[in-house]
Amino acid sequence: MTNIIPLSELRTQIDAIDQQILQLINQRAKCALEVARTKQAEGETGSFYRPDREAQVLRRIKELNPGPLSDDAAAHLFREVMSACLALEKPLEVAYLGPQGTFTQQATFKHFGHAVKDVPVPTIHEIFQAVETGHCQFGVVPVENSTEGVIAHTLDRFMDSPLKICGEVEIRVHQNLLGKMDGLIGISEVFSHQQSLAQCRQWLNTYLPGVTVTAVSSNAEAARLASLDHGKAAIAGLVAAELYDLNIIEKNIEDEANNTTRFIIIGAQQPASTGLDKTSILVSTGNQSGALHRILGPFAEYGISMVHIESRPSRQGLWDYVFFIDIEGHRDDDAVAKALKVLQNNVKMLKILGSYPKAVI
Ligand SMILES: O=C(O)C(=O)C[C@]1(C(=O)O)C=C[C@@H](O)C=C1
Repeated sequence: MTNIIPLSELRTQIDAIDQQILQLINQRAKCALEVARTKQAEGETGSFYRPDREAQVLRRIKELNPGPLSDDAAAHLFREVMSACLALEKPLEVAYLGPQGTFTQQATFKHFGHAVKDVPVPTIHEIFQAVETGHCQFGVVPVENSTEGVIAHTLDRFMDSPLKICGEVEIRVHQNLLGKMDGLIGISEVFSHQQSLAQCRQWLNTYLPGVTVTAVSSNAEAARLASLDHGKAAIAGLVAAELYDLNIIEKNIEDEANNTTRFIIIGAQQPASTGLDKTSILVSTGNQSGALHRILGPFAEYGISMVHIESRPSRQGLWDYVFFIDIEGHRDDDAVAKALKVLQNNVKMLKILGSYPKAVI
């Protein structure tokens, strides 16, 4: 039989290790404070947040991780350590699509860690505004969902905003039916954000046929409304259930098993190249033939992978479209810089929305 170590002995070991970890984390925090002093001495006045450096730190942790902790678990721990260190340097205010309990709040914490000051804002337009006016340094907005496609509001807002994309984060979205009731019987109305309703369309048709479905401004708002009326339910995340003290009537009711939403971080900053980046651009060709060929040609020529392309009406003329494109690489990388230069000459308008590190966690 293997030697079983007494619980008390193991706990003594854990206490000693915790003490060492605590000392090391504080040593790291002191270092971060020195970083802040250096940044100040160098005349840095804006945000001390460095998305490129954070991505490098987290990637390195994943590479170094000897286990048995998973690479993701290790990265999440360091995500929080860095978040606390940055809060010591200079607290960060981040606007997100509120109220509390939305998936955008979850995305904010996943990307920035929990030491950030999260500021709930009611609409995507106002998130852009909060960052444009300097009320918050960064904003988090949804940009596309694997089931429902792009969030048009977000893309359209980039047409006239000076803000840049400085990061991305993905959330695996589970939808749940929440309410004060105990089961499906007697539900008279279901509230949710229109995106979430669309993600659960088949489930609603199958299990709640004929029940009134009402779109509201956010899932958290839906949960709040459901908490006021025992006959009404909400579709939202589990955080909202906890926040509004609702029963979980049915879990994971999304129609697609891999329902994922991608969020982007908007701000004035332009992260440096990390070697694993994406660049988002906005292109207008005017209403000309061969437009798509003129756009895609330079990327093919320089061997650059296109990750996503989306067209939207330009709002400047009938059948005039703009293209939102995500490519692999950073605008300062040689091949990307050359391709963008050629593209610039091929099109009516090219706006680089940002180069940023690919999501690490
Ligand atoms: O390296 C920096 O510039 C730091 O401010 C330190 C640090 C860290 O804790 O590692 C903290 C915040 C930044 O966003 C990036 C990294």
